[in-house]
Amino acid sequence: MSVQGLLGSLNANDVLVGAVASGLLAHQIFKRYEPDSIPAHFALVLLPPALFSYLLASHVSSLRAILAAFGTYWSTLLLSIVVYRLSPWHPLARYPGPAYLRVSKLPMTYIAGTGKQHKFIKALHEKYGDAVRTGPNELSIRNPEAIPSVSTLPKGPRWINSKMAFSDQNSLIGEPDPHEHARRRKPWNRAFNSAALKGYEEIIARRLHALADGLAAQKGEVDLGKWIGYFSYDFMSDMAFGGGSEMIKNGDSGSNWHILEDGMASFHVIGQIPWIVRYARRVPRLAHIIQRMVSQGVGLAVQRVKNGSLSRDLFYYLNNEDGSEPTNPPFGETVSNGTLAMVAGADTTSIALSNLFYFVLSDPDVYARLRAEVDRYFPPGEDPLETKHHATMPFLNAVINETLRLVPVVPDGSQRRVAKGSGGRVAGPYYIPEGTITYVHLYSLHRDPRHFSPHPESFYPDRWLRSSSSSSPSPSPTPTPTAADATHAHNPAAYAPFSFGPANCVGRGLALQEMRMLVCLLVQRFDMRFPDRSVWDPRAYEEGLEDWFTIQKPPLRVVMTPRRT
Ligand code: HEM
Repeated sequence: MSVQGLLGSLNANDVLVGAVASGLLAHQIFKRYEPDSIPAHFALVLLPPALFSYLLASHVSSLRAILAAFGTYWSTLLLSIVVYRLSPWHPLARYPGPAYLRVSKLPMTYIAGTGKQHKFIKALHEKYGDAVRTGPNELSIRNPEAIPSVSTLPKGPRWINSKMAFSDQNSLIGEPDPHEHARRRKPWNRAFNSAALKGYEEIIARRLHALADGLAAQKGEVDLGKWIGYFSYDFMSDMAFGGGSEMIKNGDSGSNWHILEDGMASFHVIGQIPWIVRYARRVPRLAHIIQRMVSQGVGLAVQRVKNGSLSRDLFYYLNNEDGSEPTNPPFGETVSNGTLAMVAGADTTSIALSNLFYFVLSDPDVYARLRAEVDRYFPPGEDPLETKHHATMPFLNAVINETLRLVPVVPDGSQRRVAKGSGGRVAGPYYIPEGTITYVHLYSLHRDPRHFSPHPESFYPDRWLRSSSSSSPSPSPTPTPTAADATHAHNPAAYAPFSFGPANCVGRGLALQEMRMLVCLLVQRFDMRFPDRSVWDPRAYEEGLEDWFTIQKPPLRVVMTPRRT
């Protein structure tokens, strides 16, 4: 019998059984191959029920045929997915987590859109333990023993989004192939070795002096976070493109911070369901956000390549102007590197610094001790930007560490995935099946009282002094042992604000250098305080911190008065 004859002989029940069988088959295909292209989605989601509608139409009216075929096919597909994800056969079945997250990532998209995902996941860990299923194929971990193993896994699928922002190039940060990642990381490593860092001091100092002068000219209250943002954007433009931004002088007239923050927010929300990226790119508003970011990077990179190397900035290394590689990188890679530097370097450091001043100014004792240390190392006439003391100033570094512990700028750490076909991965006490997306949730880990006590939820820089193995003498008095010491815990292995492993933050040294220089300069030059409580309650700042992949901050209102020397 011909195919046409066979199809013609089917009755309505046969067709519906076929729709059920196809729905089950489509689930198996989705599970096994995870197709993320639009044609594949079309072929698996729309084509089969359309065909079954056509076959049914010879038995019932067209409308009923469409409703019955689509209804049967889609409900079978959905039911099969839901039952499997909740079933004991699912590879992650042994891990606890709320049922709605085991079924779908859609609720997490909603939660991400509230800006409170960091608190939500922390609450999940408090309820369910150190390994929680936060999606059908996703595991959040709050156990430092898992870090060494997780850190060597390839990047997870959320990074596919970074392709959007980087002219369809995988950027270093989104490169899923470990070998290609290692190749692309080489110039970045050269750009951040200690000799190169030394060379950047002058660029940082120039921008910091401009910042301090700009703040002094404001005569009174400023949004300190915003001004630090201006500094970090101008500085990273210098580093990545040899200039091109003058925010300290002109303010954010080009809305560059909005471009960055919008880009980060869409990355965060869409990144919950990476295959949606293909569709999101077609949404005009989102496409516009990404396009703005890309053209900004392209414009600056074109200018910088044309100008050649004026100084040994970051671009000098990334564009192989130091001649270390036999060939120069393609232009697209250069643009993606420059844009990555802006995204990864400007936002992160300015958030950390803004948070630092919030915590320091909230506690008069901490502020007084920091100021005393800065004055001791840099008495009047000494240059606070002289870096030779910075790394060994105990209280300064304790304050920086504590800021990054309490509010890690990237609360999720960094998403990784156990490669399919790898046989899975053992990470500390866990076996993570292949195909699983996983991450160590830094916000939860950093506040875990088993690793940081006492006061895991408070700003308590002394924990870093008590536990310091530094041989440099501590000018701050070691706190007298109290009853709280019975619960003392300090586990450096549970502290990873710059992530970990071969793809950790390559800019860590630069970030710390910038932070130390900026804090020493502002503390030496200004008296700082919050406005009167009747005008502004500073707690609004901490309450307003939100998780949009990086932490985003509300205004930080500070009255700045030049210090009398
Ligand atoms: C306080 C400031 C900063 C924090 C907390 C921070 C944190 C992070 C984190 C958590 C990652 C993800 C690493 C991973 O995927 O495992 C990262 C990656 C990265 N960061 Fe930073 N960062 C900071 C400043 C900077 C600066 C100043 C730069 C300079 C350009 C920079 C450049 C990068 C780059 C290029 C990557 C990708 C590294 C790779 O994939 O190999 N970061 N950072």
